[in-house]
Amino acid sequence: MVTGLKNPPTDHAGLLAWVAEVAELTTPDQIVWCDGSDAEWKRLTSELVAFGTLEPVPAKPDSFLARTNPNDVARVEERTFICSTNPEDAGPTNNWTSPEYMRETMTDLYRGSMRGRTMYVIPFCMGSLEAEKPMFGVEITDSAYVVISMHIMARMGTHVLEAMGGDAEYVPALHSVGAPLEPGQSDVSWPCNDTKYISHFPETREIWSYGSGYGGNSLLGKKCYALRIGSAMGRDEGWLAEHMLILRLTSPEGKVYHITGAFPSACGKTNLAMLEPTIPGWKVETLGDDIAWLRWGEDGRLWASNPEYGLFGVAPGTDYRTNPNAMRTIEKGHTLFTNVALTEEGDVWWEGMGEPPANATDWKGNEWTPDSEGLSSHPNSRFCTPIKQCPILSDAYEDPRGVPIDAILFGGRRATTIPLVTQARDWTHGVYMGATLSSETTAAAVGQVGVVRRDPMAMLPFIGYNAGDYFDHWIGMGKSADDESKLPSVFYVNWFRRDEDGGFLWPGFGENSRVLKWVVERLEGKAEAVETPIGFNPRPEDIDVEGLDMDPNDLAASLKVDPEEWKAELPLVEEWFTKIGNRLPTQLWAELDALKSRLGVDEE
Ligand SMILES: Nc1nc2c(ncn2[C@@H]2O[C@H](COP(=O)(O)OP(=O)(O)OP(=O)(O)O)[C@@H](O)[C@H]2O)c(=O)[nH]1
Ligand SMILES: O=C([O-])CC(=O)C(=O)O
Ligand SMILES: [Mn+2]
Repeated sequence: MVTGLKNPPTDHAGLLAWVAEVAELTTPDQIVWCDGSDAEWKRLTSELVAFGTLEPVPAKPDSFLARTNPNDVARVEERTFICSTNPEDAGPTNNWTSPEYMRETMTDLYRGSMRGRTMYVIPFCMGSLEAEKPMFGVEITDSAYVVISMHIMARMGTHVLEAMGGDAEYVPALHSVGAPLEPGQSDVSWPCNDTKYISHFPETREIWSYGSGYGGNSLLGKKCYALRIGSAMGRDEGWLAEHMLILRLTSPEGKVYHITGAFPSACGKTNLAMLEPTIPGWKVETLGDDIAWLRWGEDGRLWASNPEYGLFGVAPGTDYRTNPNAMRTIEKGHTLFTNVALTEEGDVWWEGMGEPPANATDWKGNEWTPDSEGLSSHPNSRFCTPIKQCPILSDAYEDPRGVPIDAILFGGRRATTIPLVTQARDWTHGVYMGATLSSETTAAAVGQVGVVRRDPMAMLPFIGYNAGDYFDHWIGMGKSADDESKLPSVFYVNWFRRDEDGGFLWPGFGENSRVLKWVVERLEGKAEAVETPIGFNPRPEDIDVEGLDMDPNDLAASLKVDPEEWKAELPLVEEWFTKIGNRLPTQLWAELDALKSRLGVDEE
């Protein structure tokens, strides 16, 4: 028997049986039950430094840099599967295989896949341990990098295992980098496999991941549990698992609002969540930057909580001018950087962080100077840092109930068509906005960058079931509200509209507070808007631009509702709805028809 099976730190029979079963299949050298302690962090980071997987970042306390295999740098959507019994239940937006086929295929891959390695067992909890029903998970992994990342990203360790007791339900999440070692074989600094599978079994609430050590592919509490499995749980139990930031906004009069925002990967969630307002008297506090669970509160309102414990933020573009609070968060240390550059002074650097260093080591480990041809950092390079270090973290962060939501923002990265901000007419229209959300692809997933695709509710890669059913669940959430006036108001934003020269029309970042101001003043009935074919839109004079040095033509262009551009969008929406097929709620076709008639497009 491998060490670690004897005298385990739990008497949870189901968990013990699963751990034994996985050990027998994957044949690791030893099993380590992760306790989440500082000593464990020190031991594993030291081992990884000695081994060459991590390099210390001396300029920041207790911080490290990892360089991945250049073929393992982002989520692999093509290799992500939803394995429901009926393919219809995975729907047209997911890759599908039958659960039997996937279990057989992956069992073959897992056989002996941890040979020569340590198998870590990570008990974790997404969201508060004080929740009515704590959302437990256990990740088994053969990657120590995953263990230390989970130290940051989730509540994990002995206290979670104790809270699970002998019989708590949990989501089993199995991960192997797929790189077994033969006796005497030397290891590489970033083991992974060309064959990759990120598989989900929504019916049995299981996750099986193989071949990648990166981000959302391997930190299985995040996208796999909190979004894909979570969304299927939410459908069954009457809540929503969403790809959303959560922030608290306080007006100069001291009124408090909570806003969530769903923007696709690398489209500004972390930045908006940590925003430093440029307008006087307004204050933003952070609650979450990537994932929100939305549940009904006792008051009949929708409440949002952040199930994560850390931030896994896009590094490029982050600096003191764009996101000072992210910089202050990582300055405190205890941060893992992946695929960024290391300067001669022993600090991290990436594109967009002020002046480039004269000399650095790039993300591939090569010498780099500002004259070098390639980028110093991978476009999807990341910082992984404890959310508790965020200087503007809201004191409601630990509250298991979360916060009541006043407004939901949907947003994408669109060079044309989509105005800076639009308010939906009502909940169903808001669901239509979310369901037809579109965005240019980014480096957060493997594949071509800059291609416009539909990304409904910013959840295209994360809906764990049929997208038509998911839209229906959203509409149903509105119907189940005891009073429509208690529902959040929905807005559609676009920070990324461009002028003819390709420059952004809107300055973005801290200036987005001006848009948030209009949003809450709409809720208060104070701000003006005009009704347009696409919803309620501000005129230039409705946006507070005091102190903003901006060409009025650019402001007008960023807000413009151009009927011709919107008419060009209609066939794309029709194609999208047709792709979703017969499970698309009829209300959304009706919304499209209503939009057509408001645009003066004749029905044939
Ligand atoms: N022009 C412009 N760029 C922005 C704005 N907000 C964020 N960005 C840039 O967009 C990129 C992604 O921003 P993030 O805030 O990390 O995006 P995210 O949605 O949290 O991304 P994920 O972590 O992948 O889900 C970064 O390079 C930012 O600098 C904005 O308001 N305007
Ligand atoms: O999951 C990841 O690897 C990174 C992330 O937050 C996203 O892509 O939205
Ligand atoms: Mn983010």
